[in-house]
This record gives sequence, structure tokens and C-alpha cells, in this order.
Amino acid sequence: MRGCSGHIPLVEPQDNPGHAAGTVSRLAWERCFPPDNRVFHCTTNDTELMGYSIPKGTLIIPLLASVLNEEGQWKFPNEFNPENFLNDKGEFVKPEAFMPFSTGPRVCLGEGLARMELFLIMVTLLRKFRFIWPEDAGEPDYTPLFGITLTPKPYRMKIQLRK
Ligand code: HEM
Repeated sequence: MRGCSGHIPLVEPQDNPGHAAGTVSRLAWERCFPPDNRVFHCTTNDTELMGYSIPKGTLIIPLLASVLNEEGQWKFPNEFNPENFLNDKGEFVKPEAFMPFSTGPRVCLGEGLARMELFLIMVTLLRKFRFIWPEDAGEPDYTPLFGITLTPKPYRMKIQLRK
């Protein structure tokens, strides 16, 4: 599976989170590194999707990271790039393919709570600590570990209390 590359900040940019620049950076981050929770589904009838026959009772395991990196849906599908959320006039747009919480009737029920928690946790940590990539650690490897969710590989990070 492809992931994002290019210049990826080690922590979310610290611009004003209420500001449009904060929003596009955050969404760019969510697109590149979705937890990609996998809730299993099952077809209740024989069906056909894009020419594929899917019999009743088939287990369906969604892979949202695929649509979040799909060629043709994004200006820079494999890069961390906030411009994926800006149109030609530099205005904020949210592409239809942006669905880290899935879509449709089974969309994540906890999206609002999760966004609020993530915001509060990130802001609290960033206000209290500096996160520093150790000089001897080499380039970070952003390839995710694939499981029920996508998780980062183990890594070392220096954490300094802000004064
Ligand atoms: C970053 C955090 C989270 C992410 C990325 C996430 C993502 C998802 C995804 C992708 C699904 C699958 C939707 C589908 O089957 O198509 C889902 C389902 C669900 N999520 Fe979350 N979720 C998060 C946090 C939460 C939290 C905090 C709660 C509740 C407190 C929650 C409650 C649920 C429930 C109840 C469903 C099942 C919805 C249904 O099948 O009708 N999630 N979530």
C-alpha cells in the first residue's frame, strides 16, 4: 500500500488551529495518516459493484486509506500537502474522497467526539512539550503497520518540557 511522502512535519504545524491554514494542515494530516479503523461488513443480498459480482454473505473489509490516496481524486495523492484542500483560487474545499470516518449510513458515530478529543489532546501536548526527532535517528519511516487500524512503526522521540 502506498503512503504519503515528501516534506512531512513531525508534528502538526502550530499555526492557529481556528485559522484556515490550521484546518487544511490538519485535514492533510488526517488524509495521510488516517487510523483507518476497519469495521467489518457483510452483504445481505447478491449484488454487483463496478462489474464485480458479490454473493450474499461476503465479508467486506473496507480500506479507507485507498480512497484517501487515490490517483485522480487528489492533486497530490501521495504527498502530505495541504494544497489538496485548496482550489485554484486558494479557497478551502473538502473533496468528496476525504472520508477518514467513512461515509453513508454507517459513518462513524463518534466523529464529533473523536475530532474534539484529538484536538484537545494534541493542543495540550503541543502547549506543554516540544517534540524533537533525535539527530541520530535518521529519516523517519512513515510506512504504516497494517492491522485492524493503521499504526506507526515504533520510533524514538525526544520530549522536552516547554518553559
Ligand atoms: C480518530 C478516531 C476515529 C476514527 C478514525 C473512526 C473511524 C471509524 C470508521 C472508519 C468507522 C467505520 C464506518 C463503516 O463501517 O463504514 C467507524 C465506525 C464507528 N465508530 Fe468510529 N472512529 C473514531 C473514533 C470513534 C469514537 C471516539 C467513537 C465513540 C465514542 C466511535 C464510534 C463508532 C461507532 C459506534 C461506529 C459504528 C457505526 C455503525 O456501524 O453504524 N468512533 N469509525
